[in-house]
Amino acid sequence: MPLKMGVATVTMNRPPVNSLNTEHLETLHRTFIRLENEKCRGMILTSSSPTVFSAGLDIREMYKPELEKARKFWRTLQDMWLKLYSSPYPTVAAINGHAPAGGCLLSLSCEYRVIVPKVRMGLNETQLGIVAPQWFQDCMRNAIGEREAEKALIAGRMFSSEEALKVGLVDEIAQNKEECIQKAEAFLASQANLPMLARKTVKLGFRHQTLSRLLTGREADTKIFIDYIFQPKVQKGLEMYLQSLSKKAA
Ligand SMILES: CC/C=C\CC/C=C/CC(=O)SCCNC(=O)CCNC(=O)[C@H](O)C(C)(C)COP(=O)(O)OP(=O)(O)OC[C@H]1O[C@@H](n2cnc3c(N)ncnc32)[C@H](O)[C@@H]1OP(=O)(O)O
Repeated sequence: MPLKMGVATVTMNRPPVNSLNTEHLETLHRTFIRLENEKCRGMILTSSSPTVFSAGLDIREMYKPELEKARKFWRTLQDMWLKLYSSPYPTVAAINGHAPAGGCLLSLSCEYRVIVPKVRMGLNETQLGIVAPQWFQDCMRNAIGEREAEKALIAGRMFSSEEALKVGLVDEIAQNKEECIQKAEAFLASQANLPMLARKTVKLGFRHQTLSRLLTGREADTKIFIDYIFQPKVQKGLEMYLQSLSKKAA
């Protein structure tokens, strides 16, 4: 995590696809706490993979899990998201590869999104037979508005880079990762002279309702997750999905 002029680039590096398991989520959470403590002036979130930003939640954490491990996994996800979504410093996602589901959530939690061409992003949970939690849905709604979010979430739609730009899911398209980072830096530079306290207060004002909804309902949200994934038909669906992913690799 190099800090250049107070700006940090956080590069996710969990091969092959930056899927989010408990350990990776803890690392991200600790990183966001550290950036806040160090009075970071801005953060770019990106990935070391040439093709994937993040494949979202690690499905193996949800497939035949132990109850306590599944609870811990979900609480860690909540902790990480609460820190990122409420960060006092400006945040940009440099989406240099595919960003399904939890990968899309990470980018939606930043303030500004730049994407490379020919990748896909979206909250595709419905297609997997799972449900994007309310706070995932809120993030999508906050980015693209009620109507488009409802359509996208019901269908579990994955957007191409061009479609994402058209609907407002991302702010810019860059030709490659290098340009993606340049555009992310340009956004952060455009924020640098704004008074930090005023900027942060307005940001949190806009995000307050979405944050409160989870903060006041964390236990209920965890219960919904646990009750849902422990259903035999959901487990069967996850098993089939995992098989289809590894068949593809074979
Ligand atoms: C009520 C609430 C209840 C539940 C809420 C739960 C919320 C969940 C949100 C989520 O984030 S669910 C995760 C959704 N993610 C996906 O659907 C993405 C699946 N992956 C892909 O589409 C592709 O892997 C990719 C486009 C990201 C990359 O494609 P490619 O570069 O061709 O890689 P491979 O598909 O060959 O995958 C390589 C390797 O990685 C494994 N893998 C991929 N994604 C995941 C994942 N999300 N979790 C765990 N493992 C994953 C894949 O199986 C391959 O493994 P091998 O061992 O076969 O090499």
